[in-house]
Amino acid sequence: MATHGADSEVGKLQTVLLHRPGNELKRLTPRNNDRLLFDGIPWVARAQEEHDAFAEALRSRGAEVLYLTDLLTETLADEGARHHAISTALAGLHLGDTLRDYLARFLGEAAPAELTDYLTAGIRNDEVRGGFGLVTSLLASDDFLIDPLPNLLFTRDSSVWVRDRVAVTSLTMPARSRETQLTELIYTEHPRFHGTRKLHGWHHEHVEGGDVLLLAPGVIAIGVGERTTPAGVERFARQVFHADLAHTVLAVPIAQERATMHLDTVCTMVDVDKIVMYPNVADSLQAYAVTPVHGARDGDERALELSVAEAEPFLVAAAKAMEIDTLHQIDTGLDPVTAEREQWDDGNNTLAIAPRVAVAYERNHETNARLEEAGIEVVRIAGSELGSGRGGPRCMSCPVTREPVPVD
Ligand SMILES: NC(=[NH2+])NCCC[C@H](N)C(=O)O
Repeated sequence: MATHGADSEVGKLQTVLLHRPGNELKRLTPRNNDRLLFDGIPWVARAQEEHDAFAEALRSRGAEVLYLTDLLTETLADEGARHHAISTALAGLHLGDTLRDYLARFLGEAAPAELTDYLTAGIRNDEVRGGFGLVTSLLASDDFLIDPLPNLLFTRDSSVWVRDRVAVTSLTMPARSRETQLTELIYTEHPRFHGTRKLHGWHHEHVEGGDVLLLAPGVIAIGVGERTTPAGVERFARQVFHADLAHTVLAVPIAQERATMHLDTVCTMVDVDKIVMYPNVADSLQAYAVTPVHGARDGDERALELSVAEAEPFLVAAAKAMEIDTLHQIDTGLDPVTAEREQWDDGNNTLAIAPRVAVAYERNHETNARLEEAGIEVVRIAGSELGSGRGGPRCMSCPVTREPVPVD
């Protein structure tokens, strides 16, 4: 078994999981894009070009790029995994038994790559031919029998590695909940991940990967807002303490709105002690430090007692937990309107590929210029089409393996 894992946001990126946008994006229409969490209708071929350039930028810096659909297709070569994937995809109560049985037979005959396409791009009612009963007759022709997953692009959210374990997350928005059926299947069944121990899972309280920031080995910040719930953080904290993966979890309340749906939309680490942060929230961001009362415990995880400190300014609480003098905020110094525009376009959503080297969307001129002034090398990528799903380089990547950060 290859060894995987990451214990920081900035260690040199060795292996990363991406999803190249595919047919699922072709399902977006002006009528369903809001529900499917896109702010526009992307030009798919251009989005693919932009994504290929992103992947190439990572490869050219030495990272191995894994594609989610390749892993899924390889996983689906196994009969048991296929069966599991099909039955979970068809568990929705909207189908009824007749249609469910028909779809199970239909999908059961598909080759692995085709099945991957059905599971990610979905199936629309008018694609089922031949009058399969009452449900298909009564549903609208453009109703989805299996929903497409356009947000698979944001691999950050559907799984998170914490040290040598992988957390399968629990996504809040109905449009995304099936994504974790696929990540769970891959991490459970794909030979590459054989034996990997898992955390959390889609049946648990909501936690999304975009909210989880590995500030330093042993210190995890978790945003609580539109996506991750207070109960989600509590569950996650207990698990990481119980497994001895962290000593402090910082629960960080963020505004419950689309512009700040995840903690990584307002701040990301760009060095072991530097964070780029949306200036309009920098002064108000708070954190509750959560620690285990008796250290990691054997026995029942639910019995692990948590201590919750009073809220403190985020940067103060983070520096304390990280045992450093200061967590430096890169002050983008932007006027509030420019800051708001660049935040919306994921200016703060950078992906560090090594200490002081970060991938960022080229469109956020001002934020990128400030990063460079602060000594950060900015690897610029185009994102005019990719950005319509409201996610930047960090959202579009799930680091599977990072080198440990150098200790000085
Ligand atoms: N880690 C992130 N910030 N991910 C962005 C996800 C965007 C996606 N359209 C959603 O609404 O869920």
